[in-house]
Amino acid sequence: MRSIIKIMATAKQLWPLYLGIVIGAIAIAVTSLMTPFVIARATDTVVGIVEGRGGAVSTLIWLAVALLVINLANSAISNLTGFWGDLMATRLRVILSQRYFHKLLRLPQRYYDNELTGTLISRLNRSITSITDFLQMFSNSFFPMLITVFAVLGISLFYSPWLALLLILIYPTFVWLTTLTSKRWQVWEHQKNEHYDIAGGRFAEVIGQMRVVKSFVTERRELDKFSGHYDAAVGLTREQSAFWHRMDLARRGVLDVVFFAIYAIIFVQTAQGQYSLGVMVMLIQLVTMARQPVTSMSYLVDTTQRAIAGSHEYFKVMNEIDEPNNPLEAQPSATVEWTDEDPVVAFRDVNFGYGDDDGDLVLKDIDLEINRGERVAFVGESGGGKTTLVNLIMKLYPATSGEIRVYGQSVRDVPTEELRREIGVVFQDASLFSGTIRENMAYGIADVTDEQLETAARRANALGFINGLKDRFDTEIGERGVKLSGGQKQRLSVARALLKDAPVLILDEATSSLDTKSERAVQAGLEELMEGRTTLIIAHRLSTISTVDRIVTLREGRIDEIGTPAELATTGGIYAELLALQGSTRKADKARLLAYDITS
Ligand SMILES: Nc1ncnc2c1ncn2[C@@H]1O[C@H](COP(=O)(O)OP(=O)(O)OP(=O)(O)O)[C@@H](O)[C@H]1O
Repeated sequence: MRSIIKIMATAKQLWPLYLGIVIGAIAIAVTSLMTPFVIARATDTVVGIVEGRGGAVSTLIWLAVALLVINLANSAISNLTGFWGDLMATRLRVILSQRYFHKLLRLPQRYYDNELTGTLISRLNRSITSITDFLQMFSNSFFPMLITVFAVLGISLFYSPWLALLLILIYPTFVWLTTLTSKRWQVWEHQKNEHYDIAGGRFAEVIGQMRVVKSFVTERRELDKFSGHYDAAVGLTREQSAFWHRMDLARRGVLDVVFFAIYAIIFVQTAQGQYSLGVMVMLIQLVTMARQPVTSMSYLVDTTQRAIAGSHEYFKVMNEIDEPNNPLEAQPSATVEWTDEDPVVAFRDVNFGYGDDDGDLVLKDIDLEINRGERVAFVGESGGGKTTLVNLIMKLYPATSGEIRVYGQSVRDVPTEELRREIGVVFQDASLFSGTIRENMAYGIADVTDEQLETAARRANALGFINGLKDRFDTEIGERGVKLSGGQKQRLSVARALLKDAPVLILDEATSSLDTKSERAVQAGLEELMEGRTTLIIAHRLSTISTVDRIVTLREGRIDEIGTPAELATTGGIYAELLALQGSTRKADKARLLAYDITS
């Protein structure tokens, strides 16, 4: 419950709505409670007239008018409160979703290594829906319920202490029984949510990689797996719901017995002349009103438990530790004085592992300096740590030990935003977003002119194909750029890096997918991009490696050799081996090249 209060407190700008809803709910309860009194008066008046004991028909008309006014007021307030409730729920959803997204954007890369996109989305939806549902239900039902219960208790105490005693006993007993049931119910709910999360995670992955699914013809298998989780959830619901309803039947049975006693008391005491017929009608109406909160208790407890679980899930994400000085948190004043000194990038005794165990180090004792304007290629077996090495420069992960410096500044101390502004990246898979070519090229850059766009596109060798498109720079490229060819996507991503114009460039070469012509077109763009920049290349082509200033070879996470292509061609190391394998048609040689992710 504390977590729900915490959520309300974090959205305290909504207090006028909270207050309005509570006042509205009270007014609804009061107007509802007035009806039985008016009906009691009307009943007694009717009985008086029928039995010839006096009373005027005009009084009855006025009482009917009073009922009309009360009902109209009740309807008006209900609708107004309902409107406020909708507004509150929507605004709360917006606030919570924005905070969730804000939080996700601040989390370190490591967090995403362990989570599926679809799971994150499904959790967000579930937790926020359960919280807003609860608050809406709570504000609309809880206060009227509380007022009704107290009013009914007070009135029945006035007329009959036995009646009041029975009613007083019912409420705590019912809440206690419902809470007991709810504990077991929660365990099932948790298991169901796990199935939904796994299914949701897979769903998003499958939709995102539909081409793979189609090419491997795994539609049936994916559907079966997905359905399996939902079937499991149905199985769990069967147990959960059967248990809940069995218990509810028992609870209501007890309730029916108690209400049998209450009605019997009212009937007998009226027959004994303790109340007038009007009072009897009023008591029956009030008792019926008192019964309703008890029966809706199941729903109340159920919604509350869901909201508690949802708010725990929400806070679990919100309490994750942020990436150190993430751009969304960094203070704008923290600007860095970049020096002109060499080396531009330096690794000093760097060790790194993705896990907590020292035995799982991916990079070991890395000592390396890269100077201004240098082109350095990283070569090593697939999984040898090349990508990891550049990830550390971008501070996507912190080094386990040792130090990485960029322009003489330790990346640990430099604000992440400042650091990442200095580094341009061209990813192996182009990594575009849905939207237009213009939006993709100008991603992360404010105020790009058409001229700048054209220049970047021309230099990246992309202007030709862009001009051939009907809407040119305003062409929609589809999710992750599916409407473009591999080479076109690569050239766009080169153009994007050109516009970013960062002095340090990380280039993860696209491995295959491109035919010779496209590859040449992309290569020409890359040459333009590398001009005058310090470039670190995760190399996948011998032709690229042979033209760099220095090659760094990695073997089992350690630097094996560093030297110019000419030097390393004769040392008998990895590069020399690759050169020897070049052009060979032997199966074993081809496999060896493949192990290095190298194409000639
Ligand atoms: N996010 C991660 N979490 C845990 N382990 C990882 C993660 N990313 C990579 N690894 C592991 O770290 C090792 C190095 O991976 P890395 O991606 O750096 O290799 P690479 O040399 O770039 O390989 P490739 O040329 O195939 O892309 C691999 O054994 C890999 O399994």
